[in-house]
Amino acid sequence: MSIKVAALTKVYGQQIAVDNISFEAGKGVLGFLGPNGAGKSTTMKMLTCFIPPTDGTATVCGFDIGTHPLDVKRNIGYLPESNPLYTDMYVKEALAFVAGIHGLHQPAKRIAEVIELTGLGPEQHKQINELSKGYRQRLGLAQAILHDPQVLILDEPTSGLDPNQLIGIRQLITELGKKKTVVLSTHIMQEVEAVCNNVVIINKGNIVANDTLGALKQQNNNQSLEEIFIKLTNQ
Ligand SMILES: Nc1ncnc2c1ncn2[C@@H]1O[C@H](COP(=O)(O)OP(=O)(O)OP(=O)(O)O)[C@@H](O)[C@H]1O
Repeated sequence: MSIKVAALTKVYGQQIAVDNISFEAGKGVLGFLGPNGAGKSTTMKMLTCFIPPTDGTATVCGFDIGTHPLDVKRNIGYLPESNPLYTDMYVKEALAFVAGIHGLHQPAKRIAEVIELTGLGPEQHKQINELSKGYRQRLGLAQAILHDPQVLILDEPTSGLDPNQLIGIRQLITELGKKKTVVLSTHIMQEVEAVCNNVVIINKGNIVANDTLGALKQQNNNQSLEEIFIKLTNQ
């Protein structure tokens, strides 16, 4: 398993954002679901070493987030919810900058590959502030996969995209999941049904479901994922 989470906890002041959660993820796309404020982004920030846990631990590709953060970051690609980009940069310039951070040996070749993979071709000569939201998301994804990490953490990568853009990004995530471990946070249940093999549902910092999509439906009288989500997050 590329990701092993063990009793991970995050407390902000009085707020228990993530409460002693454990789960594992291997190759494929894991849907990481939960209502607003459930603790999804907080978990993702701990897994990517952006914030330290209050308690518990996790390993990514065998590296502990507490003791080996650089190794964790080398093996992880992260698209944060807000997708922060340097909007004054041009697309290729931003990718070259990230390639430099990772010390890639043949950056131009890899940048061209990633532009092709993410469908950024038609927009590759633009400045980031000229890009539509969908293409900004594509650039965020391109930056996340540039160093070819084994694990991808994608926090709501398709929020605000039009249906055409949605299909393109979902196809890309499905493709990535064939070779990599992808943790995908989304509020779109249709998307989970389209791309995820496994599902973890978190509610108020606690895991309330952790199974394959098929098994989860079977245990719930073949209800839709939306119905299951509503049931499990309102008890
Ligand atoms: N920096 C912070 N300081 C204090 N509380 C925080 C901080 N970040 C998050 N929280 C709280 O932790 C809880 C979990 O937040 P988190 O952002 O992880 O939820 P989420 O599941 O990603 O929600 P959403 O679907 O709305 O993005 C919330 O109650 C939130 O208010």
